[in-house]
Amino acid sequence: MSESLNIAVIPGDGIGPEVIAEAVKVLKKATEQSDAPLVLTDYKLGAEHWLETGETLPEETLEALKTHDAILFGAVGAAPGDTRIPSGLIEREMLLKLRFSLDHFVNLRPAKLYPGVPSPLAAPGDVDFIVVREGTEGPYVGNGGALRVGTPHEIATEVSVNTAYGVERVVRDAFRRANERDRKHVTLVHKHNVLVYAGHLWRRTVEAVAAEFPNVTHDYLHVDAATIFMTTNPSRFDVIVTDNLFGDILTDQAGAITGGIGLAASGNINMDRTAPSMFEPVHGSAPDIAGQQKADPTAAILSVALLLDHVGLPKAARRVEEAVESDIASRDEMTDPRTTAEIGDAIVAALA
Ligand SMILES: NC(=O)C1=CN([C@@H]2O[C@H](COP(=O)(O)OP(=O)(O)OC[C@H]3O[C@@H](n4cnc5c(N)ncnc54)[C@H](O)[C@@H]3O)[C@@H](O)[C@H]2O)C=CC1
Ligand SMILES: CC(C)CC(=O)C(=O)O
Ligand SMILES: [Mg+2]
Repeated sequence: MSESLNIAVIPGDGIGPEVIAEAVKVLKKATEQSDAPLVLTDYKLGAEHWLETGETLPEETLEALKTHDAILFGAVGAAPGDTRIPSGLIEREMLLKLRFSLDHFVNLRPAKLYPGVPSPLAAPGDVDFIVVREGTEGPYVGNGGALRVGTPHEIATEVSVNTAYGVERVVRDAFRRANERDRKHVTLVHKHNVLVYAGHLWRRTVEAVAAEFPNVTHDYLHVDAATIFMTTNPSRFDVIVTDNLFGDILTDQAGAITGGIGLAASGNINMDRTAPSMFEPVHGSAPDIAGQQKADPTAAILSVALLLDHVGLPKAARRVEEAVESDIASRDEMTDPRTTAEIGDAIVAALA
């Protein structure tokens, strides 16, 4: 870490700026006592920025982002029906470009049922697992195309790319994390009964890496079955490792069973530290509630805890997590009646 803690802040679109305002309050409070002064730099990116400027992620912005210790990100993207913005443009040319360029190969998404959180599960049990989602490959790389567009004979492809290098490094990360946890168990989630080329690569890689970790057990689930167990018996999971697409979908489900997407945090991590990692809530820009102070900022605030851990401030990270935990325990309604800012202020107060 440099002498100061230099954090880039990308609030983005929709509820992004609302939840990031609260996350920033918490970040400031949590680092108040730190030796390294906090320096925040705002970057305007996203769908609204594209409408204003025609820019997605200019090279100079990308280069500037690389100079920071970490990035705090809100969410980007327009409402699905917004015809002013080509669908996928911002997600691919801005968000995924950032994750790929900064080599965020570990997309870490913890799922924890905090005490007091109402859950749709029949028997909630001890839900505390992490999803290690591959972040730079899979079907999200833009390897596809379309022929005879708009005709009855249109053919569209979106080819998933899985490299031995990419799969191995994320699988090894999952085993390392499992090795540090109590239950020491990795579940590979894929669909190797159908997606045989990619699936077999993932399976062989897990077997090979598992041999290096004799204390870690592992099993396998097809992704469709994994969604059942995530609902009926999530306590069976400790560390899930999976590809970019399956991980995206499963972590929305993981959010839903642990109190809602408004609580689900994530880190896009460059484990080699060759570029800054980026921390963001799992959710998107939620156009349906944007601008109404209805969004729960907790996911963004828990993402701050992940950021603090990453930049070498684990004590500050634990304090943020504890403040969130105590705030959550005090909630007695399924839908929190407080505004976004009121929740942020309460968590800052709990930190103090
Ligand atoms: N990392 C990112 O920037 C992501 C961006 N997106 C983009 O966001 C836009 C909306 O996508 P959706 O599929 O609707 O997913 P979404 O996650 O934005 O919203 C899904 C549902 O969850 C609710 N929700 C989300 N965050 C919440 C919060 N903090 N508190 C309370 N409720 C919350 C929303 O109101 C909505 O009903 C799209 O443009 C999409 O591409 C989607 C996912 C991730
Ligand atoms: C919008 C996608 C690129 C990202 C997403 O849904 C996610 O990372 O959860
Ligand atoms: Mg998603």
